[in-house]
Amino acid sequence: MAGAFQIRSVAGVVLVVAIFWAIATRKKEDGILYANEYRNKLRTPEEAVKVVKSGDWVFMSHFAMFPQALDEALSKRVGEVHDVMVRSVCATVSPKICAADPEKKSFTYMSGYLSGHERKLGEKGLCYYIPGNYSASPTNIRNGNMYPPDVAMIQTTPPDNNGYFNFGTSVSYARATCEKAKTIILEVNDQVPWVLGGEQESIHISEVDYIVEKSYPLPQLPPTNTETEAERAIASILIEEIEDGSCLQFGIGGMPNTIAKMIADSDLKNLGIHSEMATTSYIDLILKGKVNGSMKNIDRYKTVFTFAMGTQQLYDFLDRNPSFASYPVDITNNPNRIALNDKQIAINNTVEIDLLGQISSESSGTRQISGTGGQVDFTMGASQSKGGKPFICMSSTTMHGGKLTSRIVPSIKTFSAVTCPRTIAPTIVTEYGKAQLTGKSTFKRAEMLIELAHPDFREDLIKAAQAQNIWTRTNKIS
Ligand SMILES: CC(=O)SCCNC(=O)CCNC(=O)[C@H](O)C(C)(C)COP(=O)(O)OP(=O)(O)OC[C@H]1O[C@@H](n2cnc3c(N)ncnc32)[C@H](O)[C@@H]1OP(=O)(O)O
Ligand SMILES: CCCC(=O)O
Repeated sequence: MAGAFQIRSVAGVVLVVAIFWAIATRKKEDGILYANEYRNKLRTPEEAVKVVKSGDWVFMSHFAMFPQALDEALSKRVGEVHDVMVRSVCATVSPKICAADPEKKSFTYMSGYLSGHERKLGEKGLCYYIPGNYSASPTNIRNGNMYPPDVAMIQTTPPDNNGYFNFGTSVSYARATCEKAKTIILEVNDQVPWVLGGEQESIHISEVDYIVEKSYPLPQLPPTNTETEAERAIASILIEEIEDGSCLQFGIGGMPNTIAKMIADSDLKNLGIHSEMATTSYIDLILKGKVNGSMKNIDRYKTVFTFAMGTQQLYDFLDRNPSFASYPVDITNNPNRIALNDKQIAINNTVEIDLLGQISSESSGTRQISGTGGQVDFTMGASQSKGGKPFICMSSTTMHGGKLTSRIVPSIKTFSAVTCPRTIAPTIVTEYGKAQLTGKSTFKRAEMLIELAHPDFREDLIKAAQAQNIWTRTNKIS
């Protein structure tokens, strides 16, 4: 009996060792396999961009992940190719293809959301805007409603042992783009953080055609230090609207940093984040224990986002940090999904609003400033969340051409885009207060908005509202 037991034990041990050995050798062989595949696909940037032909559509990855080496290599092909359409999103460096080709003989450049660099190029006719709601972009690509790229140029981390490259700080619609691209070139940068994802945050080496390597720090977007009185007043109004357990989204611009700082110093607790953008201001909120995601209905304990832009501190903080989950933008920005978290707060900025509640957040006349991005997505999503509150914020005035100008206007400028139509206008906040426009008549909207305007402009706005037939004798201005 004892002998049989011993034989069975030895057999068991041998089996366990054999299984471990098989797994270990398979991993080692996979490693070698991927190393060979990596070497076979490795090119210089100049070699890789030779795949671009006249008439091609090229996609360059989003935000801080703009592929700088491939852009530089492609810019050297000016004159060699013609009618190449290059598309990116909010490039955090000025694309070299534009500087190299001011007459657009070879390249026409366009962006889904203009960065400061792209805004300047736009003024010179060297960058065009592609209108759209951010949430729709992956579906538009997959359905063929956006030009499928002939060549996708995507910056990533180096691969892991399983042969996966991570999309780093811009998951966005990198995966949808790669699915449709005829050729995929990865620009591998060992300074890109590995960002843990809910899904579609990585790509396998077997799906990739060429790899180029370049090491450089990601461009940084430091928080603005020019906090204004108006921003502080608006943040004080907003913080009263946030409760323990609220789920936050902050948009882009100066305002969100001010409110984030105020939350970090408040007594609020058990907050969550479900946002489009991750910024440096999240670090404090998480480290100070304000944000833990414990009250979220989906992605509990995770800070959810689709792209990150901030300081090096943010990029280091994101690296393999399990409290974050990046998702493609059709998931983060899907209004129905945003609404699944209760008490979703959406805080976004605007440029101008008219007396009907039409919100113009991305352009001024013919000047494209930025883009629609996720403003409509989050305004709608938060409005559908149980206890949710969407806000659109702005200082009541701005200096324009050396002159104090009201942001609350009788009608938005000719050619300015309406980002949020009046049908979804939510609560508007200026330093003079807040106005919940949902469900209000035209005359009530006009009254409420005029109360948020700078006092110097109120009389003229009332006259304009009368001329526009959106004023009644019952209207009052305190
Ligand atoms: C990527 C994303 O989608 S994030 C999610 C939310 N998305 C959005 O809300 C998209 C729309 N919103 C935005 O683009 C931004 O929040 C903005 C433009 C409204 C505000 O952003 P900020 O960075 O705070 O704007 P800022 O005050 O620096 O102005 C940016 C430019 O717009 C110009 N501008 C701002 N207001 C006006 C105005 N009333 N008239 C004319 N120009 C104006 C400024 O002059 C500046 O131009 P410059 O580059 O020549 O200096
Ligand atoms: C913010 C990006 C918008 C787009 O390209 O869809």
